Amino acid sequence: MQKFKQFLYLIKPFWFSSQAIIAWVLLIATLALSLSTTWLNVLLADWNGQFYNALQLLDSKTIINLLWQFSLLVVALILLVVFADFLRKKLQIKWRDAMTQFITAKWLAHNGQYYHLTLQGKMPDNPDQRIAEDVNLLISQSLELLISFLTSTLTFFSFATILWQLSGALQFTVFSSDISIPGYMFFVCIVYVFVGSLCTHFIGRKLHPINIEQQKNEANFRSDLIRCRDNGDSIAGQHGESVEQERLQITFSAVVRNWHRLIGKERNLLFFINGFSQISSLAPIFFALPKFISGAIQLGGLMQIRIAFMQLNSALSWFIFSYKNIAVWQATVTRLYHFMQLLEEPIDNSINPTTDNQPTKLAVNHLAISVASKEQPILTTSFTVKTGQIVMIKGRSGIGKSTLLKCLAGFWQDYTGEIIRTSDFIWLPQKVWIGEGKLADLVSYPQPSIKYQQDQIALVLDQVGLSQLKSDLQRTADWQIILSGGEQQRLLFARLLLQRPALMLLDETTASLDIESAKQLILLLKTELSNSAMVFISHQNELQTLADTIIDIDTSTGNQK
Ligand SMILES: Nc1ncnc2c1ncn2[C@@H]1O[C@H](COP(=O)(O)OP(=O)(O)OP(=O)(O)O)[C@@H](O)[C@H]1O
Repeated sequence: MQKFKQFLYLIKPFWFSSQAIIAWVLLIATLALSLSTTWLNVLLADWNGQFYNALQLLDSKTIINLLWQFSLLVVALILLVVFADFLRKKLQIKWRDAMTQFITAKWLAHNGQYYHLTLQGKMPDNPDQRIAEDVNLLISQSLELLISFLTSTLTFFSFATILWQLSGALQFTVFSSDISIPGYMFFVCIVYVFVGSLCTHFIGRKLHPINIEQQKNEANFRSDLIRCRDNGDSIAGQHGESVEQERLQITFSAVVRNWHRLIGKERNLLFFINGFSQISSLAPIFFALPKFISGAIQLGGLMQIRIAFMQLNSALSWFIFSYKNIAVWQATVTRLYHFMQLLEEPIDNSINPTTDNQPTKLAVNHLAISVASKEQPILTTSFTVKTGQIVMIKGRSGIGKSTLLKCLAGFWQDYTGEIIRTSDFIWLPQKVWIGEGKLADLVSYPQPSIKYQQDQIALVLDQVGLSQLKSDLQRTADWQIILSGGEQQRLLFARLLLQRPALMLLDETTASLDIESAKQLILLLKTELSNSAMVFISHQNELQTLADTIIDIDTSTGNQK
């Protein structure tokens, strides 16, 4: 029941939205076509009865008539099956498209929830897998299970009546009293399947947790491969291939270990399921044989009973044959539900916004920042940054400069004191990432380049010393690899000139540049963005002359000029 609640929570945003009208139509059409096959199966069962009876009587005219009927029934059945499958797949991609968009939007929401969760160590493993694979799996399994469940239910009601009527009453005597069980084959079938379901559950009950583990291990392996691909330069440069191979082997051995557990359980289940389905094809003949031998039913009747029993058996065995799929479905619902819950958790952002156009862009009062690994706060400080001002933060490596900037950007929650900050700010972290795509779009990121005049983009490239790239603006390439470290940092400065944020928080954004270029770029921002303010971290002492305030974290004192 809890799984259904979680499932409803996941599917509600799509199925109860206005864009779901076509999906509802597709769902109803798919169900109608799938359920119609049950009706054709009823006709086929009746056809079987007539055919075998005609065969027993050697009635050639009826046999030829029935063969014509058979061709029509088969053509209709093929059409229904093919179109039901086609419409189901159309629905599948429509639903997946909407759900993927919904989850991606939640994951990459503007409040930076994904990064908050990462920093707090709460981000669940492999969000990429949850979005790419789990969504697909959830949708395909849900449709598969829904359609097979409804078809089975309809088959049950259709063939239960037929089997009841065909099998007649079973009469026997116990302690000299006559007992008659009407529709006894129906009850035989129910007991038969009930015992089968109990055995299936007993054999396969461990599959659910093992499936969850398998999905997690596969995703871990894939993300380790991606990490290797993305950091190829560092690995090759330091000859770390064998370490990485070993790491990959360790991750993959978890996949293999769990796979062995999975196939062991699946083998046991398959033994039972296969045995059960083989026996099921003969069981009805065995149970109905006494009636046939006594002459109460003809060969056609026996065949009809066999078909009705098998259809009823397959309808009632839905649980047995869907057991593995249900286990995968449950694992997927659990993974996606917990992912979505985390994405919807409220963010505790205690930074107070300044009102628009105030001269103070940032005020930090009695700030004390802590990290989990250290008992005492790693730094304490107070300072103010007004329009046009530049604050430089310096201090020895590992003292907490980057954490301070992360805190000012609103992503580090473990602090006391007060931060008042404009909401119009850009934080450039220490690790440079310029993105992927057309160069013009990388300069204007996160806005599309068409939002700006081409001249504007060319001008900022000139200003930051990247004039040689102007002819490449429309070129898509792996710019993160092509551009040098310094060129990438120049590109970040070009972005700031286009974006014109009220406050810039820059973490070693000039570290790859020579001192003269670094000075020029900081001065460029100061003159071009005179209505903005800047806080920058640097180990380059020569930049001190450009700052209005220097915060030396070693002593935690602001050195206002
Ligand atoms: N997510 C985290 N969990 C635990 N400790 C952290 C975390 N982030 C940073 N720290 C610790 O906080 C301290 C300050 O780190 P930070 O990156 O702010 O230093 P820094 O002054 O910017 O260093 P550098 O000049 O080398 O870039 C370090 O000891 C670091 O290990």
